[in-house]
Amino acid sequence: MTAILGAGISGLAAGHYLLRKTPTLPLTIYEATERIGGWIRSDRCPDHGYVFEAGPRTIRPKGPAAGNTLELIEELGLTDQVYSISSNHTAARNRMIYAKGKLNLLPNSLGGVLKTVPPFTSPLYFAAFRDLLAGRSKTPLSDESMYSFVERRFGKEIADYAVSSMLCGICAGDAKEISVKFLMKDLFEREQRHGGVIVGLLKEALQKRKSKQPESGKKSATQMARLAERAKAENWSIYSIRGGLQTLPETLATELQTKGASIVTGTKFEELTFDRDRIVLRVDGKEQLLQHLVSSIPSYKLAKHVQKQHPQLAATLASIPFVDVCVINLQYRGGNLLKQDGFGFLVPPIENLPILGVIFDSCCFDMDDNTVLTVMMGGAWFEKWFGKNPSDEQLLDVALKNVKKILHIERQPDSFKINLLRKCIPQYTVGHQDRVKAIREYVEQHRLPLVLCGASYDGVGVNDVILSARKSVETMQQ
Ligand SMILES: Cc1cc2nc3c(=O)[nH]c(=O)nc-3n(C[C@H](O)[C@H](O)[C@H](O)COP(=O)(O)OP(=O)(O)OC[C@H]3O[C@@H](n4cnc5c(N)ncnc54)[C@H](O)[C@@H]3O)c2cc1C
Ligand SMILES: C=Cc1c2[nH]c(c1C)Cc1[nH]c(c(CCC(=O)O)c1C)Cc1[nH]c(c(C)c1CCC(=O)O)Cc1[nH]c(c(C)c1C=C)C2
Repeated sequence: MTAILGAGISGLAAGHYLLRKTPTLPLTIYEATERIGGWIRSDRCPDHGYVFEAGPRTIRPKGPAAGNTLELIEELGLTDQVYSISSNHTAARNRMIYAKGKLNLLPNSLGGVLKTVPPFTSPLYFAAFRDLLAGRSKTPLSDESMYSFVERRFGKEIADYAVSSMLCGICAGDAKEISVKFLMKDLFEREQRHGGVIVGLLKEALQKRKSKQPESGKKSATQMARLAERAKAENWSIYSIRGGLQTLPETLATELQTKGASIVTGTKFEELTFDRDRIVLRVDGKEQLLQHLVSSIPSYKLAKHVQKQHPQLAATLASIPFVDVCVINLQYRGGNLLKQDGFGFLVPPIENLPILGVIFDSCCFDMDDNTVLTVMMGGAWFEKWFGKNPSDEQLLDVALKNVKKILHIERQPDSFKINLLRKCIPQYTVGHQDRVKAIREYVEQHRLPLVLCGASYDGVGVNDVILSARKSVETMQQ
C-alpha cells in the first residue's frame, strides 16, 4: 500500500499523479484535521453569500509551474469554473505600497520606470546603472539575504520599498532573512558568474543570439495544456475558481475517491517506523504496512514523526522556520468605499506598521454593491506586534484602525471573519536550498521509502506545491 500524509492541495495532487501513473494502486490519504484543503479555505458567508478566502485567492498563470496547474484544472474538468483577470484589468495594473504617509502606485509600464515615482527618489532605471557600477562582490558567495543582494546591486530604496514589500506579499517574511534564491536565484547566479546582473543579462543574450539557442524552460504550443494556451492568448494576469479556490482540493478529493483511493480525516497518527524497505504506520490504533509514503505535511510536523529513528533528519526538517499570519476579511454594504481601485497594497517593513497589506477583493471579483477587503497581519513580525496569544478583539481593532488610517474607511464592517493561521508559511531563509538538499540526500542515502512534497521545500505558491507533488511522484519507483 502507498499512503500520503496530509490532504492539503499538494497531498491531494500527489494522489492525482500517483493514480494517473498506476490506476490500480491501493492508496490512502491521512489528514489530521476534519477538513481537506489545508491552507486553501473558502468560506461562503451566510450573511451575504460572498466567499471569504482565508488563504490564497488567486493563482499565477505564467511560467512552467503555472502551466502544470492549468493542465490539472483541465484534467479535473474545472475549465468552465475558472475566473480570470486579464493584464489590463485595474486589479492587475494597480498594485500599491503604503509608504511615507500615502498609497503609492507601483509602475506597471516602461514609462513608469523612466520617471521618478514616489516613494522612490530617482527613476527606477537608475537601479540598472547602480548595478553596472557596483562591480563584483568582494568574495564569492553561495547565498545571502534578498535584502543584502538587492541593496548591494540596486540600492537601499529598492531593497526597502520594492523588494521588502514584495516579500511580505508572498511569504510574509523579512527580506533581511529570506534567501536571495527564493525569488532571485537567476539574478544572483548571473552576478556571481559575470560580476553584475545587467552585464550577465547582456552577455547571456549575446551568447544566445550567437548560438541561436531556443529559450529553455518554454514549452512549445503543442506541449502546452489548452487552458495554458488560452491564458496566454487572453493575457491573464491572475485567476481564481468560481465558488472559491477550495473547489480545487474538493474536486481533487472527489476524483480520488471515485478512483478508489480512501481519504481518512481526523486521523490520530501514533507512530511512523522505518523497517528496512517498508514503513509501519500506526494510526488510530491499527498498523499499516507501507511500500511508499508521500509526506505533504509541513516539515516541522514530519520532524516529530521521524525524530526517534532519524534524529539528524528530524533536526534539519525542524530547522525550516514558519510564521503566523492573521487574515481578516471585511465586508461593507453600499457601494465602493475605495478611492483607488486595484489589487491592494503592501506595507514595507520600514514603515513599522502592524499590518502586512490589504487585498481589495471587491476590485478583483464581482461583489455587486459591496466593498470587500482582506487585511493580512503578522508574518515575521507577528510576536513583535501581537505577542503570543492576541484576542480576536485586539486583532480586529488593529485591522480596523489601519483600514481607517490608510483607506479612510471609518465605518464598522457589516460582516467580518478573523482567521489566525498559525505556522502557515515556511520561510526560505539563507541556506534553505542546502537544507533541502541535505534532507533529500539523507532520505536517499538511508534508502527511506519516503518522498517529500508541499510548501516546505521548493516554493510556497499553489503552483509550486502542485508541481512539487508531481515531481515527487515521478521519482517514486513502484
Ligand atoms: C494567508 C495565505 C495566503 C496565500 N496566498 C496565496 C496566493 O495568493 N497564491 C498562491 O499561489 N499561494 C498562496 N498561498 C500559499 C498556498 O496557499 C500554500 O502554500 C499551499 O496551500 C500549501 O499547500 P500544502 O498542501 O503544501 O500544505 P498545507 O495546506 O499546509 O496542507 C498540509 C495538510 O497536512 C495536514 N497535516 C498536518 N500534519 C499532519 C499529520 N501529522 N498527519 C496528517 N495530516 C497532517 C494539514 O492539516 C493540512 O491539511 C497563501 C498561503 C497563506 C497562508
Ligand atoms: C500580505 C500578505 C500576503 C499576501 N499574499 C500572500 C501573503 C503572505 C501570499 C502569496 N501571494 C502570492 C503568492 C504566490 C506566489 C507565486 O509564486 O505564485 C503567495 C504565496 C501572489 C502575490 N501577491 C502579491 C504578489 C506581488 C505576488 C507574487 C505573484 C504575482 O505577481 O501575482 C501582492 C500582494 N499579496 C498580498 C497583498 C496585500 C498584495 C498587494 C498588492 C497579500
